[in-house]
Amino acid sequence: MKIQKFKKRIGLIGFGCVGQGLYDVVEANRHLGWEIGSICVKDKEKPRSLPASAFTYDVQEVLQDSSIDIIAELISEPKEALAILRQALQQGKTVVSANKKVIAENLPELIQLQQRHGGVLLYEASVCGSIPVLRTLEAYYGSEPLVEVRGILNGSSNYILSKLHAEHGSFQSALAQAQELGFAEADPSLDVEGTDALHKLCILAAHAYGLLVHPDDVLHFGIQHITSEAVELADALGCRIKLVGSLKAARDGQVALQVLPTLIPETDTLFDVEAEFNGLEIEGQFAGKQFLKGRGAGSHPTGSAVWADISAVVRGYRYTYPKLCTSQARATSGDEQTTILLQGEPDRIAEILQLLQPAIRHQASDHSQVILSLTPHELKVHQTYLKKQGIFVAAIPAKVALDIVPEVLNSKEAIPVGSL
Ligand SMILES: NC(=O)C1=CN([C@@H]2O[C@H](COP(=O)(O)OP(=O)(O)OC[C@H]3O[C@@H](n4cnc5c(N)ncnc54)[C@H](OP(=O)(O)O)[C@@H]3O)[C@@H](O)[C@H]2O)C=CC1
Ligand SMILES: N[C@@H](CC=O)C(=O)O
Repeated sequence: MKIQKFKKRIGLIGFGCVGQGLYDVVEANRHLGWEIGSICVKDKEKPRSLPASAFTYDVQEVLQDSSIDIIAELISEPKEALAILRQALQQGKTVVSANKKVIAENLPELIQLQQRHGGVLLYEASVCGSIPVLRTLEAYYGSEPLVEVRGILNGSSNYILSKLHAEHGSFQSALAQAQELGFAEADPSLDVEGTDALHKLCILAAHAYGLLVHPDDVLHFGIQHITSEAVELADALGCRIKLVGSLKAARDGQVALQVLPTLIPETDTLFDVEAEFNGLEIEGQFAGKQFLKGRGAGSHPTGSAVWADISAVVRGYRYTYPKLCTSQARATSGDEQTTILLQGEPDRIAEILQLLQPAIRHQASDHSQVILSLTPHELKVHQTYLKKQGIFVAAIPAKVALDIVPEVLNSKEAIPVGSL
């Protein structure tokens, strides 16, 4: 077969962790014909790994340069990122992006702009870093109904949780390390409050189920209020706490979505997904379960995913959103009774129990932890209040033997309040 030679130019907007990662990958593959045409950044004073002449500070110099074939939008500021994507797509250009917040919050508009003006937007790097999940869902599962898609979608929070379980150190120092290593968002509250995982879940929902859902409408809790007692309880149960995002087919074409810290037992495939790695289990109605695992954050792994999009789009690849065209999926929080751990200041817990009036399974003697039964819908109704009160919320899956829970809590002088 004859090797096709071409020369193509990338306009790079953003030269931070991911932008530098993409630059390195492109440089390592120069023989394939790609080059970085221009690079736009914001801060004129920042020390750079390239000479000052390589940079522009005016985004229009990239957006309006007709010699640029593909724009890579890799900036940290959502408002500016959305303006870049809008302008590029309105001009019918080809853009790749890693910006999950912007994509999750604006997907219907971004799809419409592609349809109207003929441009293309790919964003594999926005979900699970280096794991090729969106193309897998589109190309392999485009016509198969999915039972469930669940996984660890945020590298920083997984890094922090891994550290807390392994070293029992401080939350803040684990977060500082995740920031140092380039895993965390410019605003790390997106990582620890579960919002980044939520954005990725909403993008997955479009590709896995044909469901367009706004992140504001989805149940989600993060790990910002985790305590050493919660980590110890999970350890005692032979579990690790993981931040799990899940999409599950429910009745009448509904899809249940949630992001919740969850006690994961050793038998679960997610148990061994550690540090900045992400893991995703996809269960097809006919294919059964598949498991994908890889680096979910970091400069080169994410740069490599952006590079994969660039290489694909030049060969004519674009998302076809097969399930958006064929499904009428609707979002729900879910109404299955779920065992939930709540942990926080005893006074706050007492107030919450009065408000929720749940069926309580067990309560620790110091009243700081309680295990109860709630539906995800009930949790969603009270999520703003629970977060405000500084409560750590975690799901305890049915798989975790419920008879172990009282044993462990009893060894801490728990009061079994009632049983269901
Ligand atoms: N870090 C990771 O592992 C991953 C990140 N992502 C996503 O990739 C994107 C980039 O993240 P990351 O590289 O970590 O972020 P960084 O904070 O490391 O870098 C952001 C870059 O954007 C530039 N920038 C910000 N605002 C503007 C603007 N208005 N005009 C031009 N340039 C601007 C910054 O310029 P300057 O250098 O002058 O400050 C910087 O170069 C984000 O959307 C993030 O969510 C996705 C997957 C993984
Ligand atoms: N901050 C994100 C980066 C990748 O998406 C994460 O930690 O997963």
